[in-house]
Amino acid sequence: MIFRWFGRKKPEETAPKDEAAQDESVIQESATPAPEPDAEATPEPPAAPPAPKPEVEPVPELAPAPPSAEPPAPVAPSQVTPVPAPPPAAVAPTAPLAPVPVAPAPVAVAAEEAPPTKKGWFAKLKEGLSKSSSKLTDGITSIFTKRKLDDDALEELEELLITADLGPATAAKVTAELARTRFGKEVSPEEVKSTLAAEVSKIVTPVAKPLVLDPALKPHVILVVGVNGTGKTTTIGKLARQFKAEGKSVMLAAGDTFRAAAVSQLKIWGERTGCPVVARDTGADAAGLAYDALERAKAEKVDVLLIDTAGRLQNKTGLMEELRKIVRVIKKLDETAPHTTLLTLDATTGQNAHSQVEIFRDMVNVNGLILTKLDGSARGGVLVSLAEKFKIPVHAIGVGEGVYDLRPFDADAFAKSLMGLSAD
Ligand SMILES: Nc1nc2c(ncn2[C@@H]2O[C@H](COP(=O)(O)OP(=O)(O)OP(=O)(O)O)[C@@H](O)[C@H]2O)c(=O)[nH]1
Repeated sequence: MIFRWFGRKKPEETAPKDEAAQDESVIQESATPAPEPDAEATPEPPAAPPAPKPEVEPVPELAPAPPSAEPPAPVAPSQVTPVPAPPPAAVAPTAPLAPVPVAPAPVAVAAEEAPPTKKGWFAKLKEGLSKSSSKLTDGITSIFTKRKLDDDALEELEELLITADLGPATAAKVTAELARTRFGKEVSPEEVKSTLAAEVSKIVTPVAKPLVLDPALKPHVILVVGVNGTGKTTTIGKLARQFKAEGKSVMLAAGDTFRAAAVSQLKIWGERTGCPVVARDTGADAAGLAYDALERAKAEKVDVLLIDTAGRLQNKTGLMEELRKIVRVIKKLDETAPHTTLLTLDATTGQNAHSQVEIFRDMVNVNGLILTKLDGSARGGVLVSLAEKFKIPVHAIGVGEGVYDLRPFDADAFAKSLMGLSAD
């Protein structure tokens, strides 16, 4: 719905208050999670999950990177993890992948590639968002070429922003800000783009928070949830690489016990990243698997445990029960776990991502988002409306299928890329 400019509220009236009260880091937020509402109401699961023990795929540690004459690659200012990316040899990018001893299900695992430099990263982000940005910039150019910023122009701009998935509230807010400073003046498309980029950056900056591990936790438990196909397993693989590159010990748990392909895909990521994978046969109890994985991770003093889960929204009640049971059962071993509950959202689904946040937030205490498939999505603007509406930290964005294609969410770079602007 489009609001006439004169009928709109001022931006300060429509804008929600800043998230000043938000904690500094995700870890602080997740260290004292709100009690899970249904935990009491639901009968307790058995104290310990049943035998048999899950198989653990032991994977040899990564070979140390050979000495290289190359200087380390420059990295983005804020990382998903603060340690610079390793040289490519750390994950043996040039060597052929080790043979996979598990069911050869057709899984999408892209070839290794070199870690991007900061410049390469920005270019990749801009290119990835080009479908989203060209929709916006073409529209802006056609609205604002040799034209004053009048009420009609504002209305057209607002409509354009809504169709670019920024959502009605965000669209109203950013056009109102543009009107506040430029109303009645002739504005160039470039001015409009840079004003919008600044506004978008202001909206998304409060949620741009790197995922920081708490070193005191052994392990820091990360539960990864999301609808099937949104990129949970791939994101786990990418995160595992980053944590390993920091020298952390990582264990993976194949909690999507429903699909054999999901288990084998995680095993492949375990092979690639040198992380043991705790897995059971298809159809096994996911909560039991998660319990065993945490027990092992604790015994082995592993730094990070990443738990994959199923995402069958078509059976919402079953999924809700399964996810809540996983949370209840792992709390028996560590009442503060999971320390991070990450929701993966596929950016190509646009506004659908909003209902997914609502659904998963109701099921589990989601306290971090990862937007995947921002490369090639014409709907990247949805990140802005998600930030405005839910204020859940966006830890990282996925811009490809490769192991390096997960990057910290940089608000300014994203806002500029979305408006088709250059880095500076
Ligand atoms: N282009 C692109 N593809 C991605 C990205 N992240 C994941 N994918 C691809 O999306 C597809 C689904 O990813 P998965 O990791 O299998 O998603 P999932 O949520 O685990 O799905 P299930 O295994 O079905 O539960 C795969 O082909 C991935 O390679 C991304 O950032 N960009």
